[in-house]
Amino acid sequence: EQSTPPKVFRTSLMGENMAVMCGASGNKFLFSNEDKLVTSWWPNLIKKILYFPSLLNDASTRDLTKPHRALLQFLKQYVEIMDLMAHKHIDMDWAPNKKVKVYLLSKKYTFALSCRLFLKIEDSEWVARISNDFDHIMAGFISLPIDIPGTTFNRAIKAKNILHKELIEIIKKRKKELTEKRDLAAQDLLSHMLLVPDENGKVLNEMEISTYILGVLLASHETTSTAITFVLKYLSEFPDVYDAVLKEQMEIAKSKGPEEFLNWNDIQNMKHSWNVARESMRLSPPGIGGFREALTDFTYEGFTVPKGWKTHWTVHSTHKNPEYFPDPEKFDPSRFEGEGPVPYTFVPFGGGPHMCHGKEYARLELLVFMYNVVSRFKLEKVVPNEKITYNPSPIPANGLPMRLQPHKM
Ligand code: HEM
Repeated sequence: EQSTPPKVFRTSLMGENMAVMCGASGNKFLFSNEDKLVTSWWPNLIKKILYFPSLLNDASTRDLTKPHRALLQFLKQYVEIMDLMAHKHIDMDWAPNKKVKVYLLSKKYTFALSCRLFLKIEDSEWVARISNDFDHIMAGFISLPIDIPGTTFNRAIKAKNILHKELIEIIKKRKKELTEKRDLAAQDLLSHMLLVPDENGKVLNEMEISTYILGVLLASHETTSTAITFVLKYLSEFPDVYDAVLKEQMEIAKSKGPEEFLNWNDIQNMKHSWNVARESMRLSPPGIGGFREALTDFTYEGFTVPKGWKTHWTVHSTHKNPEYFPDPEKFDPSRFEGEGPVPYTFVPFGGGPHMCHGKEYARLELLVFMYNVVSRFKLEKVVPNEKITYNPSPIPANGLPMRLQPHKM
């Protein structure tokens, strides 16, 4: 007999007292009590690596965790650039008939795309060099905070300093260009942050912009590539799932002229593909959950959480719970048809005011990439029962080696 999972339990994580909230009711409680009982909280290790001491504890850091209007403003226009870049990357690195490591190439692609869309940078050498610094930062997030030369943490801090220096240089250069020629049509995040004030009527200063952009580059770095990797993994494992996605994508492909790019409307027609992507994120969520801090003492399910304690919600307490997802290990995209899952049970992007700001961006990125792969290629996984490791995001142990075979015309 299955035991009922606890609704809340106490633990110690990263040196903090932590109340872990479980199930749909735990998620609902945290997501709907934002700024009443709880507020956003990031582990100190992450703050130390991400922020400069002058920005830590500063009220302005709060603004840096708010979604910037500029991030969402150009989503519709991004579809075309995403399509162009996906096509280019696949032709350059992935196909045809090569044995490729999906995990590494997805990371290369998603990072190049972020650099293009957030910073308007296309120089692949710069992107490769910077990507290496990002890997050091990501490693720092799960390291011991010992700041002496040679440690993972120390490398992360150094990488952050290099990145900020590079970003500030780019910001200064872009500022100069924009003063000479106010390019209001510029569609990258950086130009817009420099030109257009945010909701509070404020244009952030260079350091704040650099920190914000570093934040979104990091937030999008491994999450979207992990999502792409696992969608391709499941597509290669389940021929019927692949066939249904192929059918939908071919209808879209057939409606296009030879040089015509995908557009926003095409994305709205990828309903089944999105169900497949969501089922993939249910079973292999790229992010594990999030943290909050108690603003005041409160009681939840008979458990008192004192002010200052941290709380944690996790995707794993609902995504594989048979109460919400019958036969939870089964890959079944039809779960998302009709009404779909019960609210607060499918939470790969979190919920409430701090729900992932990049959710729509990630949806476009995933669907455009699925289109470019599936409408052109069949997928053959090379290693049959590849192990998955967790860091804590899932990673295929061999990097998911695969062959993309062109469809026979
Ligand atoms: C499949 C891809 C992605 C997944 C699964 C994902 C997941 C998440 C999760 C679980 C959170 C924590 C939410 C919470 O604590 O309630 C989060 C926060 C965040 N994500 Fe994403 N994310 C993805 C892609 C992106 C992208 C592409 C961007 C930027 C363009 C982004 C930007 C952010 C930001 C800025 C936050 C902090 C939100 C806040 O604290 O207010 N994410 N994401």
